[in-house]
Amino acid sequence: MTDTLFQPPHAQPLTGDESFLEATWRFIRNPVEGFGPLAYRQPIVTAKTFGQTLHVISDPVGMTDVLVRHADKFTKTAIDARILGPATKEGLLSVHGEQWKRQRKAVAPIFRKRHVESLAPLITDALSDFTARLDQRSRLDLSRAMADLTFDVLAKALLGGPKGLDRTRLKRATRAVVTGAGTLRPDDLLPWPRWVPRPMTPTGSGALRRLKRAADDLLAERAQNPDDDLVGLLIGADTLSPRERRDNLIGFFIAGHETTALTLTWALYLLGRHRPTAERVRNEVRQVCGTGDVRFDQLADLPFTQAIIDETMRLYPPAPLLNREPREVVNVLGRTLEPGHAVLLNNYVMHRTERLWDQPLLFDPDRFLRDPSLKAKGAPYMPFGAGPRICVGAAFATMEALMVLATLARDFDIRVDDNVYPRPLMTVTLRPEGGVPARLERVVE
Ligand code: HEM
Repeated sequence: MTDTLFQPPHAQPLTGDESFLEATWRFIRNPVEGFGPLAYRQPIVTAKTFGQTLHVISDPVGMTDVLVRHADKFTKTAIDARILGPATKEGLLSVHGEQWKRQRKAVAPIFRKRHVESLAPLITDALSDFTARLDQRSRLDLSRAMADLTFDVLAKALLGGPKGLDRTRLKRATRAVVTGAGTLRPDDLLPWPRWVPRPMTPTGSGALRRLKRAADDLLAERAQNPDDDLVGLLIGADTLSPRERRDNLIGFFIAGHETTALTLTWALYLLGRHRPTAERVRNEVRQVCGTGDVRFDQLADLPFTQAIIDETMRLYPPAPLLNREPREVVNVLGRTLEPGHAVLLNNYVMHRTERLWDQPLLFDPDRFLRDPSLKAKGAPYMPFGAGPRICVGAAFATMEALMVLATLARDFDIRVDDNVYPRPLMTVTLRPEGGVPARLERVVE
């Protein structure tokens, strides 16, 4: 089996021979290319850059210490606040302490398993609109198409029906903010003091204004016509201030569609480049779901399709680096982490180091079937983070990714040319540089 496995694009690590300036420049240009052999060989690497102590952790024990065991001794950093701040300053993604606890409790009901399951038919609706459009135009850029699809899913699933919702306006503004505010820029990683604002591009700040207005309009309209979707829930949550409601709504739009879109983009790319695997997925889905809609209750019977999603998020974790800052002195992996130090939790390297994985650079979805413990707590696989701040949308994202991948792989031939080999580029999330041109042609038997 091994000789048929495919090695998809990998961010070229540093060799260790670069000068300090060159290594820093590589890190700033594309953070996932800014780590050398030490980060791949050691659980923790400590360095001093521009006078600031930086700990890079790429090990499940260290990650569990920071995210779970000592979670209350860390905060998210100024870097996160600077990038996301203008868009979601008072939302779950950015707040801390009691404010975070109160907000997490307020939004929890929408992400409960039962409620998430009930949203599956809305994913089916968005998916059938999408595949109907594909029949008219099979050539596409997977990144853009998946971002469109996951946005539509989110709009339907979280915002309910189209009442009072100018979806095109909201989509345009969200995309502009995601590509503007949600893009890492060189100055984000430099240790400026916390109060230095992140200047947005004129396009970004205009889009942010439009997004805030669209979110305010939506909340106002729904206050008159309540429903039991996310907006209804946010309006009904009397523990949230109006600003918190708006920033959470925007936060869900930003966090909730780009990440799932990237998982699907990379997964379809991998299937498009490895036909035997695409055939296996198609056969599995046909056997379990026949030719009808892929239903929520069938998803547990699609282990190979699930393994594609798992292996995709191992190779291309949509959130490749998480940031933390100690609030007090903490010992992690034998190092002393202190307030003022920066801590980078390196999912990208942890998911790809030979120290923890067998043949880590190969696309081998079966590894998750051979060894289910790879997804257990404490395993070197944390695409959704861990501990109290673990992704609140993980169950929703997994359901959506599985339904979309199963449907598209069963009903379409995914064709990606051999010379399409996109570099993984970190811009907060891990995107394929230049997109992924592909053809999706309906399978005719
Ligand atoms: C494949 C898709 C997704 C991935 C890989 C992903 C990844 C993550 C990760 C790693 C974190 C933790 C960040 C940290 O600890 O610093 C996180 C948090 C979060 N995610 Fe996701 N996410 C995905 C989809 C979603 C969706 C669909 C939603 C909402 C609809 C969402 C909303 C959030 C929110 C609100 C937080 C902050 C939670 C908190 O701090 O309590 N995510 N996500």
